[in-house]
Amino acid sequence: MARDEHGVPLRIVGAHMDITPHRRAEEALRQSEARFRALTELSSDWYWELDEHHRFMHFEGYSDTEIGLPKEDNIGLTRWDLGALNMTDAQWARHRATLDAHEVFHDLELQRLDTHGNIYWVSISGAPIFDKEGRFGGYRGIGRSITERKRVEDEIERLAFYDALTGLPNRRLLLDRLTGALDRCRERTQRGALLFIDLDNFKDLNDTMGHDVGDSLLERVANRIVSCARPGDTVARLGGDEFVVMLEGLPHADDEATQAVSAVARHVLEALNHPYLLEGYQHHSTPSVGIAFFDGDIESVDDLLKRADLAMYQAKAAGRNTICFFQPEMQEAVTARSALEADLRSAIGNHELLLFFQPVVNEQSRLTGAEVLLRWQHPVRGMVMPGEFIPLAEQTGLILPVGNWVLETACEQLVRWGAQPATRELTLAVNVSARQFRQVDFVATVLGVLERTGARPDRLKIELTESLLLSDVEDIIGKMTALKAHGVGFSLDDFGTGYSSLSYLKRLPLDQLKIDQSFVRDVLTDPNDAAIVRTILALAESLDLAVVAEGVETAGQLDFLRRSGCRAFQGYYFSRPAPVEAMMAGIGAAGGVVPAMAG
Ligand SMILES: Nc1nc2c(ncn2[C@@H]2O[C@H](COP(=O)(O)OP(=O)(O)OP(=O)(O)O)[C@@H](O)[C@H]2O)c(=O)[nH]1
Repeated sequence: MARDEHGVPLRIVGAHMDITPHRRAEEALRQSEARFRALTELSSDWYWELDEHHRFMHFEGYSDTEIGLPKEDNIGLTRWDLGALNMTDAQWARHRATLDAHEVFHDLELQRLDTHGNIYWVSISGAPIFDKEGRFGGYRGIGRSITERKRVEDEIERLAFYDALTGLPNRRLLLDRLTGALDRCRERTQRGALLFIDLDNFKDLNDTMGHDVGDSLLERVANRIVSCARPGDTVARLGGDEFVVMLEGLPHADDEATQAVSAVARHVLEALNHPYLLEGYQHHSTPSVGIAFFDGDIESVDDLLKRADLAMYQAKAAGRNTICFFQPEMQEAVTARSALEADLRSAIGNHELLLFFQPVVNEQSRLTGAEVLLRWQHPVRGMVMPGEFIPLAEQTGLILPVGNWVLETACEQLVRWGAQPATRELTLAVNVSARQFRQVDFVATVLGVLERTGARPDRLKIELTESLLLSDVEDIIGKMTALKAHGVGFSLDDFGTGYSSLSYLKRLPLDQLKIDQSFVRDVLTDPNDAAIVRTILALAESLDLAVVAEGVETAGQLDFLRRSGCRAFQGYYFSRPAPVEAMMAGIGAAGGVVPAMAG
C-alpha cells in the first residue's frame, strides 16, 4: 500500500503471479507420494535408506513383526552390524566393496533370526543416491521377505535330493557329492571309499510281513548305518534295500586305508546284525557289503558305483552277511560274462545248442525213456556245460528262448520215436527253469509246442526243481493241473536237497520224484544217506508217486536201490548223456536193455 507524508493511503500496489505450475508440481508430488505409499503399504516390500557411511537412516513400510527387530533399533547400524547367518566375512567384505564403489546391487539374500529365535530370510536390492552436484549421499532400496519362498525351495530340494522314507540323501544327491569328492581327490590327491550295502533276503520280509514292516526295517537300518558314520561321511539310500556310505580323506597308505575302511564296514555289519523288533517279533537281518576305493584316477562316478556294486555281489556270492573289497578280476569276470551272454544270444540262431539224452531204465534195465540235457557247442570254447550258462540265461531272460528250443526239440524227438513201434512208448523228461515256469503263458506255450510238433503229451515229463516251490504255490498248482489235464507228466527234480514241505508235496499234481544223486553217491557208505533214500522211497509210495534214482554209478548202488524198492534208474552205470543216435545205437544192439557201462 502507498501512503502520503501524513500516512494517508494513496493506492494499493500489487503483483499477481500465476501459480498453476506450482500447484501442479505439488499435486504431482502428492500423487507420487501416494503411489509410493501404496506400494510400500500394500506390498510386503519395504523401503530403506542408508547414509553415506552405509548406516540405516530411514525405513518405510517395514513391518517389525514380520522382519524381527523394531526398526528404531536398526537406525544408525550398518547391515553387517546386524549380521546374517548365511554370510561369511568375505561375503560381507564383497558387499561393502560394492557399496564403496557406489554400485547398484540386486537380491542380496540374508538369513537372520527374529527376536523369538525363528529363522527368516530377506532379499535386499539398492541403488546409490547422488545430489545435483553428483555427490554421493548414501543408498536407498527395497527389502523383501523371502522366508516362504526359501521354505518352498527347501521342500523342493528335499523332495528332489532326499529319500522320502529314510530322509537320507538319494541317488541323485549321492552322485552329486561323489562328483565333488572325485574332483577333490584330483585336486588334493586324496583317497576315498564307497561302501555298497544291500540287505540279504529283504524280499522275504516284505513277502511275509508286508511292505509297511519292510519300510520300518529300512528306516531302522538307515539310522543304524548313520550311527556308524562320521559327521562328514555321506550315507545315502540308492533305492530298495540298497544303501551307500561315502568316506573321504582316507590315509594314503594302502594297508592303513584298508584298515580304516574295514573298521567302518565291520561296524556297519555288526550294527545291522543286531535283531530288530518289528511288530512285536524279533527279526534278524544281515547285509552284504561291497567296498571300492577311489582316488583321482577313477574315470567316472558310474564306474565307481559299479565297482562297489560288483564287490557287493561278490559278498552275496560268498554266502552273504560279509564284506568284500573290489578286485580288478571281478571286472574281468563281468566282461567275460557279457561276452558269453552275447554269444548265447546268437547260439540258437547259429544252431550251436544240442540235446544230449541220458537213459532212464526200469528194474530189468530196460529203457523207458530219457532225460534231455542241454549242451552248447561253442565255436571257440568247445562244449559248454549247462552249469556255466544256464544261470546266466536265467538272469538275462535268455532262458525263455533257450527253454522253448529245448522243449520243441525234445517234442520233435518224441514224434520220431512215436513213429516206430519199438520206441513209441518212450518218455522224455525236460527240465524247466523257475523263470520259464513262472511265465504267465507257460501253459499255452507248452500246449502250442505239443500241437505244432504233434508229440504225444503223455510221453512228455516236465521236471521242476524244489526251489520253484518257494513262490506262489497256488499258481504252480494251477499250471500243473492245466497241463496234466492234457496228459503231461510232472517230476520233482533233485528231491531232498531243497525246501519242499510235505504239505506242498501232497497238494502238487506230481507223478514222480527224482532222488538227488548226492544221496545216491554215498548210499553204501553213509548211513544217513541210506536212511534218506529209504525215507524218500517210503514217502513216494505213500503219496503214490514213482521214483527215479539219479546218478547211479555202480552195481552196488543199483542193488541197494532195488532192494529198497526203487524201480527206475538213471546214471553213468547205464549210460552217460549222449546224442540220441549214440544212445539208441547202444541200446538197439542190446534189444532194449541198457547194458551196464561200468562194473
Ligand atoms: N518295503 C519296501 N520294500 C521295497 C522298497 N523298495 C524296494 N523294495 C523291495 O525290496 C526288495 C529288494 O530285494 P532284492 O535286494 O532284489 O533281493 P533280496 O530279497 O534282498 O535278496 P538278496 O539281495 O539277493 O539277498 C524287492 O522285493 C523290492 O520290492 C521300499 O521302499 N519299501
